[in-house]
Amino acid sequence: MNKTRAFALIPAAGMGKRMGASMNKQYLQLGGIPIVARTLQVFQDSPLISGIILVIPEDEIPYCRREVVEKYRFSKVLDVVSGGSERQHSVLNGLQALQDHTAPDDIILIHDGVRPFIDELILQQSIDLATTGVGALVAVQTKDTIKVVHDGTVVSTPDRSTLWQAQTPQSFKFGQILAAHHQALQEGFLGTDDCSLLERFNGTVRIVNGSYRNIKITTPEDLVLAEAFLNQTAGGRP
Ligand SMILES: Nc1ccn([C@@H]2O[C@H](COP(=O)(O)OP(=O)(O)OP(=O)(O)O)[C@@H](O)[C@H]2O)c(=O)n1
Ligand SMILES: C[C@](O)(CO)[C@H](O)COP(=O)(O)O
Repeated sequence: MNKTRAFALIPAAGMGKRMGASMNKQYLQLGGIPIVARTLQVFQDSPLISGIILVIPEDEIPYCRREVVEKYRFSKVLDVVSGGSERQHSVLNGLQALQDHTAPDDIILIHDGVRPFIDELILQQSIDLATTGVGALVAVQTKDTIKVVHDGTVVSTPDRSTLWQAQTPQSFKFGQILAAHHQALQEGFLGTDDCSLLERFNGTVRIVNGSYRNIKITTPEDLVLAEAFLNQTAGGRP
């Protein structure tokens, strides 16, 4: 019997503008190791993952191959492909690169290159849920009260118990998420995450409980937090 395989698609083709660093944020060192290398290490080490596609800005591909993929011996990286102007375009490029390696029922975990604190249990739960044919969204319940604001004036306060913060990985059957991306492209729809594409086209998305440690390193204070998380774990290896 054919066993369903799982692949990781890592979008890391952003500009890191909100970090304001002199180099793209994914190469900033976290405990002496580039952030994106820490993220990749989790998927490289996971027995659940058969292969990885990494998406990088076109002009960074040679640097990334040398300083990340080869230096840290990420043997599961099947290809490093160029990204697009928006995250969604980068993910679609990655999905197209995966077409040569996957079958429609294989599971694809789409995970931000700058979320290095993902763990094996969440990968396992995401794969298990996505295997049932729904989109699997890793998310945490919002801790703060959220306000809807128009032009500086609060218009409403949604019931917090219904609000969740979307994280990654977001996992799907390959055929399902590729079709949603194609349809979004056709309709000119741009979402800030992958599940929103499936939701828009009437697919079911269910929650995998995430972790408040699974932060997206976006602004300088996230780096301070990330170093603190790292110091809690023995050894400091990714
Ligand atoms: N065109 C883009 C934009 C983002 N990403 C990736 O999507 C993930 C989440 O994006 P975010 O943290 O917002 O990164 P940036 O877009 O780089 O940040 P900024 O908006 O500050 O420039 C990151 O791993 C980023 O590299 C991508 O692959 N392609
Ligand atoms: C996919 C994501 O990380 C879920 O929180 C997020 O939506 C990415 O958004 P950004 O605009 O690239 O920060």
